[in-house]
Amino acid sequence: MDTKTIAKAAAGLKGEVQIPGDKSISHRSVMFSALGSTPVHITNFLHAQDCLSTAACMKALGASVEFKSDTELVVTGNGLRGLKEPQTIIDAGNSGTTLRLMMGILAPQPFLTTFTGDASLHKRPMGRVIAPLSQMGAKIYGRQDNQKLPITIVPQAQKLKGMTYNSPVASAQVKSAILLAGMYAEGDTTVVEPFTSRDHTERMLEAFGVHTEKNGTAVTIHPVKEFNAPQEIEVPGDISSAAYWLVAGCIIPGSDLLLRNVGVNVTRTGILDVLKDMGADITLVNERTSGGEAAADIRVRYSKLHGTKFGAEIMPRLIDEIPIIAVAALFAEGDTVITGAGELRVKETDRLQAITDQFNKLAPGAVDGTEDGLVIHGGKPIQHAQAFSYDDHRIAMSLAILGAAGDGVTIENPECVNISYPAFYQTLDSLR
Ligand SMILES: O=C(O)C1=C[C@@H](OP(=O)(O)O)[C@@H](O)[C@H](O)C1
Ligand SMILES: C=C(OP(=O)(O)O)C(=O)O
Repeated sequence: MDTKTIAKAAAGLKGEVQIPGDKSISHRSVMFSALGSTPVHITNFLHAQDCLSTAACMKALGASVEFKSDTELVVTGNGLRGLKEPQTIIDAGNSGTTLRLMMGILAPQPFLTTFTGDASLHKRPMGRVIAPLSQMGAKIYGRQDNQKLPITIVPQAQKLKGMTYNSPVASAQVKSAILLAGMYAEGDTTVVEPFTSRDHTERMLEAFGVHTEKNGTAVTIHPVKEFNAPQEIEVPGDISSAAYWLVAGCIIPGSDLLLRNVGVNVTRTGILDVLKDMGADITLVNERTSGGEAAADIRVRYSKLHGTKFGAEIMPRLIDEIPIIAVAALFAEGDTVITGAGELRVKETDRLQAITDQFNKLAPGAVDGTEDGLVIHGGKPIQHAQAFSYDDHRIAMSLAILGAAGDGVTIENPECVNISYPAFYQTLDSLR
């Protein structure tokens, strides 16, 4: 088995980190540009496996995707109705975002598409997108009673019909899939969520001349005739990647980090609210907007944290950050109680189970798993241990920071960081 050992960062982490491009925005930049008819120059694109899966899918559907460097590319589509039937099965790899958003784009198309993905994606629930798209008139078939990969989308005789959908989950992937299908439907399409999820789709659609209307947690889209692609899209840095340094900076004594170019869209900044609530020394500087998205540099310094409590309402604003917030909680004084996090059970792996089983190897008795969350007892002794990533990038990176802050860690299957942050381990080394 492949392993990687991370040593304790005894002297703290110091320096600057250029945060890599946002994964959610990188996916959307390529998908939407492929539906335009003029070239779009995309910069600070996240060159990581998930976003490369999206680029390969759009290429297979007839768009021109030309990389100028790892993080810079030009995408040219053939218009909103110009996608072509792919010659073979499309592979979404490990990426739920790729698969779910693509289903929304492809459900209305007059050709057949079949999707596959890796072992993890085969286990994830796709009925949450297939069911509403089917209600609109799409013909989508999948394994296990239309729930799982492989999935085939068959052309339907009639146009999709717009609808109002009350989503049982706050999920940007579900919301986006329905809104994207809604562009091609007859009549308006509205998605109502229990809590507002990330709004990158709505913001980027605006840059393509497509207006959506927001009313509380409801978003409405009207049928769209054409896409007016912008010439440039600059992707801000990913707060979900910055999260590892935010927490490392807070919990490793002597740390002082400046995180450059972090996307701070309010639908994503739940981690800043939670860490500040725990007593973190975090300051935003150089606040600006870039391509319709808020961005800033963030300074973080070592601080004494205390436990906190949060639940369902804030969950969509920090959903991918729970594993690293759990690491922060291990170093805080007192208990941290997390509820309303059941969605973590259907990510790349069951992240609640992964956190409970693996973190307890380094901090025995510190984590109690509950059905929809975690209770973390801060301040327990931390020891060196070998722990498993479950091939989940966010678990591997969280273990690495836990080891750097504690007494080192040996990570089994460490390479999965390539899904969202290929330079993660090098960056960690450079800050010692
Ligand atoms: O829309 C997106 O880009 C994403 C939405 C979230 O998933 P859900 O929509 O399933 O909550 C998040 O976990 C994922 O990493 C990216
Ligand atoms: C859940 C994630 O991504 P996706 O759903 O796109 O696989 C993630 O990056 O943590």
